[in-house]
Amino acid sequence: MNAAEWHAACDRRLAELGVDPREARRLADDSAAEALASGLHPAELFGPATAYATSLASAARQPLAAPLARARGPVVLRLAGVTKRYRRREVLRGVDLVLRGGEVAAVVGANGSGKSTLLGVCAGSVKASGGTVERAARIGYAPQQHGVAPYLTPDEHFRLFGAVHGMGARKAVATGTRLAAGLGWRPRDTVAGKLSGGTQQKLNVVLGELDRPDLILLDEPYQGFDQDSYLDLWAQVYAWRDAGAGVLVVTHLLHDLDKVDHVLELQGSEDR
Ligand SMILES: Nc1ncnc2c1ncn2[C@@H]1O[C@H](COP(=O)(O)OP(=O)(O)OP(=O)(O)O)[C@@H](O)[C@H]1O
Repeated sequence: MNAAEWHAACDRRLAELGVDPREARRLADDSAAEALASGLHPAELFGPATAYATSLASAARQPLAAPLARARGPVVLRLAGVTKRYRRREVLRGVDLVLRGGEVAAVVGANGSGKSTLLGVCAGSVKASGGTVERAARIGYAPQQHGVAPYLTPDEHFRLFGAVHGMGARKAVATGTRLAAGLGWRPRDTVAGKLSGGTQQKLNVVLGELDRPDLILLDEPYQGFDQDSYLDLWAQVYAWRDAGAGVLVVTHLLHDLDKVDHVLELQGSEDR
């Protein structure tokens, strides 16, 4: 399939999925411009045309209503009786969760209740004191802090994180740029330390999703986001979910909770 045929297949699929023709035109034009700018064949950049059109359509719909009945995939995260102690201080006690591909779970709790600790345990960067953690092999993690290197530009981040996943430099930059566009951000040649807090957080999220993970862990991903960026992020979360990933997201925003499949509320030892 040459590039023109790929774009035609993408257009056909967007029309089949009932995307508004003007919105479909805009999405198709954006995709064509990105592919041209990257110098890559669109299939190399975006994957199969029909799958890409399906994820575009899903993001375009921005389904902020309660989740509909959907097919669930295999378990991507299983926590059983997870505990965490820092010295004698118990932060997590007996946390259980089963998250499947195609599901979104929210982690909520007061400041200090252990949300970031739990995400670290899920990601494998924090060792649990007890219980078991099973996770998918391909995970993406956007931590609350230290997710980006202040002296590197966004493209340097994409190349570095891409290399970790065995991705070539050009593909990593093109993929990072495309994912950033989904969050309404066009990366420029500025070191991360000079970006606004919200834009640094977008970089953090993009790095977490660079390698199409099966499990995506987001620790308060929209600190500093404006309203549009917030909606873009939820559209992305739904697109990952619809593509079969499981998403675990820490949030303080109660109105997020009607959009998810599971809510895990942590009590924190200060409250007990
Ligand atoms: N490395 C560490 N060593 C000792 N105590 C720690 C460590 N990391 C976190 N803690 C403590 O564990 C508790 C839970 O911290 P954590 O950051 O997981 O909470 P949180 O729910 O994410 O908080 P917030 O809502 O403020 O982000 C806090 O009391 C914190 O001080």
